[in-house]
Amino acid sequence: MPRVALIAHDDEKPVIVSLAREYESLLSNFDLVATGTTGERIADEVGLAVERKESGPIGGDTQIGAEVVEGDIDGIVFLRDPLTAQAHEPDITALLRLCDVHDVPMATTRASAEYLLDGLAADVGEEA
Ligand SMILES: O=C(CO)COP(=O)(O)O
Repeated sequence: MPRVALIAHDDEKPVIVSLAREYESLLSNFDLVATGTTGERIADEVGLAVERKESGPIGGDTQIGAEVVEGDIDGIVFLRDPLTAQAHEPDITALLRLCDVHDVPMATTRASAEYLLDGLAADVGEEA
């Protein structure tokens, strides 16, 4: 079962909730992990089971980065707010970098997230 991380900055949380709702049946077959508040929103508003790390600003991105290093993450949807500076920008940059280093697919827009999730689901289908 693919392990997928879901992360969104505050302005993008409605987008990731709407994406999770649209992709609910597909995502219910994935092992989901999320930063704290994103995971809470998805669990509460969509009803999906999500493992929750700390909130991004206090280390959640870094916890997910550690899983990338361990080879545990198959894909990440990370909807960043492109218009607001984040206090934990170094953590965000580190997560992007680790995905580059370990060739983990990361989608940073809703449109690319749809391709990523469809692609992971197709991989599962081929393995079956
Ligand atoms: O800040 C984040 C990612 O950089 C997201 O954290 P939350 O999901 O806890 O809001």
